[in-house]
Amino acid sequence: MDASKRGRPEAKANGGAKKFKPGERKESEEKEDIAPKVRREESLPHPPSGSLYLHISLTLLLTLSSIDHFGEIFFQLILKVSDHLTRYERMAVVLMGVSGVGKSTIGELLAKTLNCSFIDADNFHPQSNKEKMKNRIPLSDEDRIPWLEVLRDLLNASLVSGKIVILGCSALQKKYRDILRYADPNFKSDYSCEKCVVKFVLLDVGVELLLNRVAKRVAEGNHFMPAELLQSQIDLLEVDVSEGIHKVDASRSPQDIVDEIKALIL
Ligand SMILES: Nc1ncnc2c1ncn2[C@@H]1O[C@H](COP(=O)(O)OP(=O)(O)O)[C@@H](O)[C@H]1O
Ligand SMILES: O=C(O)[C@H](O)[C@@H](O)[C@H](O)[C@H](O)COP(=O)(O)O
Repeated sequence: MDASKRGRPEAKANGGAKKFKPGERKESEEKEDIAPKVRREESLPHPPSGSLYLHISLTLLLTLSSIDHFGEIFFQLILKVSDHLTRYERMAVVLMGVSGVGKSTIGELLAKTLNCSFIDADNFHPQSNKEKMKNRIPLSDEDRIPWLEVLRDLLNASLVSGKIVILGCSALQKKYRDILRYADPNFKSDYSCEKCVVKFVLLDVGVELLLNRVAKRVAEGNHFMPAELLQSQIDLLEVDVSEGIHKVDASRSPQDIVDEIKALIL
């Protein structure tokens, strides 16, 4: 399929969608240039692939099968370890939410913890998008879709090479997240992929704290996003309860947040 078309959202009614405002609990729960930069942490190797573990397991089984039922017990143990380790493979974790929730802060820390790449979606906005935001004009679908398609292709490249990757991206609406979901080679429009490897974690912070964080960041000259645009993002944030998105209280310390995300996704 034409890569530029793949993952374009259909115009869909968002039936059943539930809106979460920042701080609300779930019931059940500048760079001036356009050139994209992907920060990589490649100092440590990734865990070996599942097939290698399977191979080791089978070899051990053959070796130990001659020693009564000890071999069978040991084989089960190896399978459990293999299952745990292979869950680190081929996964894209999208840290989502409105401006200031901590996508960059938490994304960098999480990626460091997992020895994987972190992609900050902000670095992939074309200059025209940044100018709009600087001028207090919210982005439109036409502004966001090509940006999301670039991010989808980056995630896809990581996934097909068997890597884990973290993306910090607002992904405020289901139609935007659906574009990113197509990074998963197994994702189908009817959501039938059995083991979807693009996972979303919604970082949640109350409005007052958010405003403080964003205003401080702008005052320090560290970001193009003005606090005045925050409300437009809060209004747009929509999470369908059926999407199975993890929601995390991101008003805590970065380490606590990272620990919770690790426990949720690994
Ligand atoms: N858990 C946290 N505790 C304290 N300050 C935080 C936390 N997360 C982010 N911040 C601060 O809030 C501001 C916005 O964080 P950032 O990671 O840039 O958010 P986002 O990428 O979602 O816009 C930054 O100044 C950052 O240092
Ligand atoms: O979809 C959008 O309207 C933008 O991508 C927006 O969501 C993003 O928030 C800005 O780029 C600010 O960046 P931070 O979210 O990192 O503050």
